[in-house]
Amino acid sequence: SSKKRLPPGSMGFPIIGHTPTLLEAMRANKDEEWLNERIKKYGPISRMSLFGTPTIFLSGLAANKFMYTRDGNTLGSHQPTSIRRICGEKNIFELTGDDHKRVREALVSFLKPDALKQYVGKVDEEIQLHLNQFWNDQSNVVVMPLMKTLTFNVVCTLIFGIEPGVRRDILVRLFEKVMEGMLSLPINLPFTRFHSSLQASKKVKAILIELIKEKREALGKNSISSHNDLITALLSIRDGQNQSVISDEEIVDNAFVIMIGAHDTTSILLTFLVRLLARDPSIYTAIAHEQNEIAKSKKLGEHLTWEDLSNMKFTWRVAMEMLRMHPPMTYSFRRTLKEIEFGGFLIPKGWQVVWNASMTHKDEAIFPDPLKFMPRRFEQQATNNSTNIPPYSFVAFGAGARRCPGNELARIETLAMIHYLVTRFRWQLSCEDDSFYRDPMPVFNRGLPIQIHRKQPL
Ligand code: HEM
Repeated sequence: SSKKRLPPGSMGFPIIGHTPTLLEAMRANKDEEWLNERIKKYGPISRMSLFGTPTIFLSGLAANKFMYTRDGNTLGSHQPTSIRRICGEKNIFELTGDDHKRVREALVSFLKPDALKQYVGKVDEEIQLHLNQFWNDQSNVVVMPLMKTLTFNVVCTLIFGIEPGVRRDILVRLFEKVMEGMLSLPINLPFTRFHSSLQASKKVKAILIELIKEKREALGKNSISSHNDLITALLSIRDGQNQSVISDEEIVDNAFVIMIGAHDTTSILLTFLVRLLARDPSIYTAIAHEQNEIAKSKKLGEHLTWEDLSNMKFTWRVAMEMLRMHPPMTYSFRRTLKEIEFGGFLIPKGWQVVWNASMTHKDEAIFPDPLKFMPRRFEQQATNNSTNIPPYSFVAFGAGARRCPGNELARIETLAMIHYLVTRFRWQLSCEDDSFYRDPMPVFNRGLPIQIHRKQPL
């Protein structure tokens, strides 16, 4: 390895390295510019110091492909310490090798399209409850917090099997506390954000342990089905010797991490879509046309079905293009478990590797006129499942062995919510400031307030 070179770059100031400047750029929504400056100076592979760790930053299609196709023995998963401590050591983002495969297979058995088909009605019901409670009698709403409430409730129903009521209300409040310290300095002293987050996460986990006990008993008495929710599904998976495949600790940590991963991401996509439909009447009209045709084919009170969602092709193309322009998750972190080589440079063992995968979404060579919103880029993919987009370049859901297993659930929630919004309401932005920053996921500065108007029923 003495012949190989470290990538160019600098490690910045001791300990803090490049952390404050990158975080500041994110908060000003200028991190892509900051990274592009770096690429101009050092090329697509450079070294820096982030979150107190020596880091290699990679960029471009070749880097995406390289990172997403490495095996679990070369690259381990790696999250900032605060996230790892709050979510727990057994959450899927922390697992590698066979453990990762086993837990992922269990989650996918519940989240794959064939299994999710039967839950479209449940998601539909949750959306109708939400609209009755928060939208129907209002003339002004703030979109982002409402979308978070909706996606939280959907996940409560599907993942935890917790009906609306006191327990769900307690969980909402606890999760709000958990989120506050997710990306914080991991200093566990009273009055730190990290401390109160950690305390809240302990309370959530105690509720989950109680829930597992109740569900195990109910499964034993056959008073609940193994398909009731993700927890009952995981409890019911057995190996050849009739032993549980997933431990209780793994169920708790993964139910917890899915709750976080699932509700923040989809709520961001929905908020961007509401903003787009307020700004662009032609897209609103085209989506409303597609959704009205589906609404007309339904009987009064009939839920949407999997087939209805498959007919929402234009709406999904718009959502995909939105994910290209504003992916909720852009940064991925891994740690090298061995010394590796990429692009002629050495990446030492134990270093952090970070890449902003979605910078390829703005690469002109892959997506011509990248700053223009053009849903037809995804036309071919939506009609015959093939694509003219090169592999590893559209990575809103990641790629490879860690590709997002929740993408189908995100699709169901997004399409069903947009269906009910455009068939029932028109809306306009009620504040000039519709900007957002990254923390590291997009956060709308004013939460996106809108004025809404009820439409006449079809
Ligand atoms: C629009 C919505 C969503 C987006 C944009 C999104 C994005 C992503 C991305 C980019 C990754 C890969 C991260 C990496 O490689 O470092 C990922 C992983 C993951 N996502 Fe999602 N996600 C969404 C919704 C969901 C939902 C609804 C669920 C659960 C029901 C979910 C559960 C997960 C899990 C468990 C992983 C880890 C997979 C593994 O490590 O094997 N996500 N997601």
